[in-house]
Amino acid sequence: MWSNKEKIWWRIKAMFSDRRIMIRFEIIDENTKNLEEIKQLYFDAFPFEERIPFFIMVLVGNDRGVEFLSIYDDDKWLGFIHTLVGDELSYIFYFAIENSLRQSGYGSKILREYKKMHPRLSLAIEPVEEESDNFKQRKKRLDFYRKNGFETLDTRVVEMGVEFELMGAKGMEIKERDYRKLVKKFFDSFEQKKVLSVKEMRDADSYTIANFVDSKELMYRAGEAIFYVGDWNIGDKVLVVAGSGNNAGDGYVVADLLNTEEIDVEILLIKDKFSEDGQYYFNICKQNGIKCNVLDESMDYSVLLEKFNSYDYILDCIYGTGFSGKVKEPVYSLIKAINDSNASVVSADINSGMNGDTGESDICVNSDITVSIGFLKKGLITNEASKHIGELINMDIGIVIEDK
Ligand SMILES: NC(=O)C1=CN([C@@H]2O[C@H](COP(=O)(O)OP(=O)(O)OC[C@H]3O[C@@H](n4cnc5c(N)ncnc54)[C@H](O)[C@@H]3O)[C@@H](O)[C@H]2O)[C@@H](O)CC1
Ligand SMILES: [K+]
Repeated sequence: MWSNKEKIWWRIKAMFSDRRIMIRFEIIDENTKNLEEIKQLYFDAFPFEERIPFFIMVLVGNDRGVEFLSIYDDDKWLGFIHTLVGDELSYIFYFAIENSLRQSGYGSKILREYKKMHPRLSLAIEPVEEESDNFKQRKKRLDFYRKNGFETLDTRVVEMGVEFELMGAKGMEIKERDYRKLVKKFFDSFEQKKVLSVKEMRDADSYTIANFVDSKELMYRAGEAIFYVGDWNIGDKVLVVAGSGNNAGDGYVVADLLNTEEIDVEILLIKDKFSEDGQYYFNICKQNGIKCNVLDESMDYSVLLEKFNSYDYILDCIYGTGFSGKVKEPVYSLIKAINDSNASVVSADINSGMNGDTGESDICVNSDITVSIGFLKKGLITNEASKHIGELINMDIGIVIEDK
């Protein structure tokens, strides 16, 4: 005989299993109410080396062949899916289910519904290799997708330096070329090929801040973009060398992101002076315990060189587009020491000391990578500039040029 308590329990269970699950998808954009929750899940579900900046997910979302959707069961939020949609195939880039709902059977139900919208659906998993640290997790994922009608295609691909194995809906043939085309189109869409003068860039920044994006959010995006492009990893030591303008502000955002991912980071301030937004992010770095020193002006070139040699990466945030005129001491010796050091150098927006319109300089930081923010600056693409830049990457952060 069932006890009363058990009877009630069975009735509740029956009610739930009877209830039809109504999976629905909603477009994610900057007005989505629980954007912060979605971002948090994205950060929890994917390690930093597999993530693209979140603002790009939102910015490119549902445009340029991308679908970025929030998933609901009726009104209950379940997670999100981010897919590159092409003619030959659709490719799930990110798929995450809210932490408390994992193992609840929702994953299979969502995929079933989603496949109705995209029959030629593909995805990638970490290859199941016994020697990997997360072997069990990899195997579980493979089993999950197999159970849901996907099969492995014996094709290994590398995304952001991480190796994956492609899977496709059963019976579907995927040409590696189609996959590559789709992914390339997506990554190319972050880049802006337009070239602006420093004044045009500043005008576009001001127009964007006045009409579309708060200045602190824009600075955060710049930092996230630089953090994403740099190939630092856990175990590396990074020094952020900061001036006193907004270029330094971008650097404090990077410092905080590095610190969050447990990458060893310190800040060297040229002066204890900040722009308003720079101060905001500097305070966050301080609150989070990031080590910070102000340049001791008695340190000469050789002391600085020895110091810089003890870092794997230097993030150059001394001057950005606000620089004009000539580099004076003590920054002159400091830049010389950066250039002579063994550290890899990432320049934020533009190599410090370089004229943004002409690419000319008396002295400027020589970078391994320069991450130009928003649009390329005229000076960056000159022959003169190319002598000082290893690789030049421009990142779209949603800056809008005013139509005149
Ligand atoms: N709100 C914005 O406009 C955004 C700006 N961003 C970043 O901000 C940078 C521009 O920032 P700012 O305009 O604040 O300027 P910078 O950060 O480029 O720095 C200029 C600072 O250096 C000083 N300076 C200029 N020439 C000098 C010289 N010859 N010797 C010594 N000091 C000199 C200036 O007085 C100023 O304090 C961009 O390159 C970009 O990295 C990004 O955060 C995106 C948004
Ligand atoms: K810089």
